[in-house]
Amino acid sequence: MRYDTGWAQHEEAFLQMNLRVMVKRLPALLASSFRLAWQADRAAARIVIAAELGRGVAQAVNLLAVNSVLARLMTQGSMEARLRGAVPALVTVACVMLVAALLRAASTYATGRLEPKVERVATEQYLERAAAVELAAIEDDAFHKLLDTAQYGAASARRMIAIATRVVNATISLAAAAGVLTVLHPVLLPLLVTMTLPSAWAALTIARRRYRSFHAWVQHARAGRLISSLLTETRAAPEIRVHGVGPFLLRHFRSMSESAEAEQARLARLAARTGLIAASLTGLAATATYATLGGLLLLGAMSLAVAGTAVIAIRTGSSNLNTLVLEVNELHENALFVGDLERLYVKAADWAVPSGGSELPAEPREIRFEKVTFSYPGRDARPALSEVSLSIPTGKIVALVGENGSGKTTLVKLLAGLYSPQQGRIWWDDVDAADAERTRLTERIAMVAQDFKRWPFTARVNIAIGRPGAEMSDGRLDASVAEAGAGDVVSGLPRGLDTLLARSFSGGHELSGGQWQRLGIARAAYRKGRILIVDEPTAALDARAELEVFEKIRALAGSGQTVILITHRLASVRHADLVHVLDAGRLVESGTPEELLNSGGVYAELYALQASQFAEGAPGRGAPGREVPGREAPGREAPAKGVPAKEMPAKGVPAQPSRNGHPTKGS
Ligand SMILES: Nc1ncnc2c1ncn2[C@@H]1O[C@H](COP(=O)(O)OP(=O)(O)OP(=O)(O)O)[C@@H](O)[C@H]1O
Repeated sequence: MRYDTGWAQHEEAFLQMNLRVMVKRLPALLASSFRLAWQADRAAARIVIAAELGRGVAQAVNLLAVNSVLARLMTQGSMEARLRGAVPALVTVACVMLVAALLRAASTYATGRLEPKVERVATEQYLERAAAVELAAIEDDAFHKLLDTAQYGAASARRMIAIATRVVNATISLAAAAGVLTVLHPVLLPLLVTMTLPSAWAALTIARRRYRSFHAWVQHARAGRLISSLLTETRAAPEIRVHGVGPFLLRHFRSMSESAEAEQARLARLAARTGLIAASLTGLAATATYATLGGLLLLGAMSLAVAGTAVIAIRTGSSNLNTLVLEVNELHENALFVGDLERLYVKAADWAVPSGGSELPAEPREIRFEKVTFSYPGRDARPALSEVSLSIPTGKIVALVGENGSGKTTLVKLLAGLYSPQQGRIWWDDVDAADAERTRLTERIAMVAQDFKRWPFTARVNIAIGRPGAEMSDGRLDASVAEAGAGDVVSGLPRGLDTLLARSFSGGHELSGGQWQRLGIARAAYRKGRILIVDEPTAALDARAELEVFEKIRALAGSGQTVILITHRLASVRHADLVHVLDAGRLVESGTPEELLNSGGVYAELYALQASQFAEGAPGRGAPGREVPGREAPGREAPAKGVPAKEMPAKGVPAQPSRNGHPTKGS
């Protein structure tokens, strides 16, 4: 299993970066942090910038004031006179320090205020984009990978704010120290740089080693986390206990952790060595610096006061330069992830569900597929639908039938606007669905998908989420529960509709598959789309519940709703007005159930197959395949236990498809 943190892409980008490139890219990175901060909270962004600029100026003034204090103290005269002379400069130092402390407090406050807002803004933008793209984008592996990596972008954007602040501060402080040093003596500036180079080298070396290791160990870390989550996951819990998988997983966890620890120890050893080398070099550079200062003093090229100020300036300057290198380094790391976020924005715009378009007819008479071909993305994918032409008359029950993988679900997803056909058209009367406004199209559709979402919310929300934009209405909720036959499910819940349906939360409750399915149908009923798509609505229902659900579905069609039904239970299909049979992505038969039964094609074959299963399984029946005397058709035999006779399909003599007591065509 791959773990896409995005490090795989970033590692090289980071490792190829040297100090010069980093410095060159710095203004762009600072600008991007500033843009985010500006978007999130302008006032706070202004405070941070003003405070950091002020702190830099304060540092320069402070150094000059210190220089003045030292100069006063080291002049000729009595100590009292010298001290008195130094008082104004000392007062300046104190005032500047006070101002700097206030500015620092202001910057800390504003940065703290900005950080969560920046993360929220970036996360919202990420989620908004992710929710607004086509389903095909979510299923596209490259886009999904970008979604995975970009999710780190928001946290990185947050971190970049504080880092950018420190970079700005260190740059200004460094400029102040460098300026003062240059004024004091031109030779001091190169000395400052020399003193800082070893630790800058060490910081970069250690960081690169860390990333190389991260890249090499990323799958390992992912697998370790996966194992620990498996041990606590609800769905794995029964098997862990019954099959005794716990110790096995724990053993793996330990051995994986131990090898990760060994890698950490290796990195720590190398970091210690690099740090020691850097410290030695810094020591040498410091010795050279102080020797130079001593030489300048001996030669009389520099006064003692200036040398004292120089020492202070070199110390603050080198600490600023060190901070700068480390922070710029970190800024770049985080910028890689923010870059992903920005790439996601661009890609998401390409994949966005289009807005605008023509109106669909208010009451279309039919939806027509005309030579529709659709393939899922992928190199070797054969078309899931090939040149399918069929009609879906509105206000009727239309069943889609076919073996697994024949394209039924794909067809309804195309109808619902989740995918667009690569060839052919889907007509709503004379309007091409491709030109229609998407939201107008989806507004008409209610869908109980095979894998409909079991939202970890209350039962009430699980139903009302069918129309999340509308005010929640109790009357509509009750009606939907009744329509779906979910009354018993709801009344069996400890807190009725207000029961939380998420076992892993306190007070949470879990439903059985069949109970969930009824809530799913209630959700679709709550939505009240003119076209109801039900994909295997009864897969998890018992025989009695199944009958009930089909009764409800028939009633919906009676009220003018179009019902598109996908089911493998052909006994239920006999109530449909029209059946389309798909095979390997092609439409092979269409007609009323009885026409199809009489035609002796794929439908009749599947039907007979199912009917014979009932007959074979029923007590007192003959062995499979054996003729039972007097049996005209399997479906006409006494039903298997729990299946009412009227629901048994009969080969050759189709049951009377009728809705609401009215015979339908073909009956
Ligand atoms: N999201 C997807 N990405 C790629 N291929 C898919 C996807 N969904 C379905 N397919 C492929 O498309 C073909 C048709 O699948 P579809 O789900 O439409 O069949 P179905 O008739 O609804 O099957 P079932 O009765 O098992 O639900 C299958 O070959 C399947 O592997």
